[in-house]
Amino acid sequence: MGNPVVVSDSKMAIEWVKDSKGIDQVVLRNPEGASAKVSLQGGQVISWRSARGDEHLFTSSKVVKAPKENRGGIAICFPQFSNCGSLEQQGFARNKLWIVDEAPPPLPAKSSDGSPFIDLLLKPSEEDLKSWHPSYELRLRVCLGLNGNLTLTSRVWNINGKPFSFSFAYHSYLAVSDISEVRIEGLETMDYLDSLCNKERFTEQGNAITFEAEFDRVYLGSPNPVAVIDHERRRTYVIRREGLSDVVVWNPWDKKAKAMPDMGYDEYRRMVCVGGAVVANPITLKPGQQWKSCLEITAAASSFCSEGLSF
Ligand SMILES: O=P(O)(O)OC[C@H]1O[C@@H](O)[C@H](O)[C@@H](O)[C@@H]1O
Repeated sequence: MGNPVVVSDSKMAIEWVKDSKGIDQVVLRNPEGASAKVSLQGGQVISWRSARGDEHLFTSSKVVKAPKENRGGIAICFPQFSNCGSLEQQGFARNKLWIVDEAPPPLPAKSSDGSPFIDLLLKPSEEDLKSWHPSYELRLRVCLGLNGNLTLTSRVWNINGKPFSFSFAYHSYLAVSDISEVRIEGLETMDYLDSLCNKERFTEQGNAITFEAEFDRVYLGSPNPVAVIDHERRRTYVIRREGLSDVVVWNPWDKKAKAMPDMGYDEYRRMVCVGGAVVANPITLKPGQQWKSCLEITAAASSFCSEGLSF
């Protein structure tokens, strides 16, 4: 790590550090002591800690070569989700070096309450323009709320190009005690596409989701907040979404995890990917148009069920 340059004022704390390859990372700290770390590599949130220092995001212990390095955090999947298209798996945004957005177009006042935040920007390189021609700008604001909540706001612009379509997903690796102890509420009765059955469409039956095998689904058009309840750790993550109609849920389970070069032994047990997405109905932007989405994750200290949530 390089010597951090600390930029702060009375309300905001932002610290710049470098990873082992010299890539910039920014650490956001709120006055309570919660923190979030964001890398310019992939625009990826790589850590989110409570004021007590509990890490909410899973990161694998196995390091592989760049650009992805460790599996985990919150990866931005754009302009493609998974293998649903001709581009590289999950799109190229997570493999690119983003830049700091010095002068982003303003966002509504919600994120101007003194909470620390960082604005990042991804624009097409010459290479991108050859393989995926639209002229786009993808902006990401990562904000650590005064209450410790993590909010990611993404905006995509079509800047003077032809119309283009894209999918989008936040691949959020939530840290859990043991996947077998986890249940997800808020997706009951929703339709989903099951990637383990050729993306066939099914309807979730009445119960909360639990895990006992590989799981790879996109829940469609869910209007609800989603709660990821970890009984053993007595923690509940509540995920709220705007502009993200779908919810991706993934755990590779043992066999697939063993085949992944960037997943340590049994580490699949300590993670579940749950994130807002737009997959079933990709977004189309005409020249000059903009799309915006927002994902907010709250980590509550005790386990509770859907009666405690305003669904
Ligand atoms: O290994 P990756 O590219 O990060 O993707 C992991 C998984 O992510 C899930 O969201 C996809 O539905 C899976 O198909 C994919 O295997």
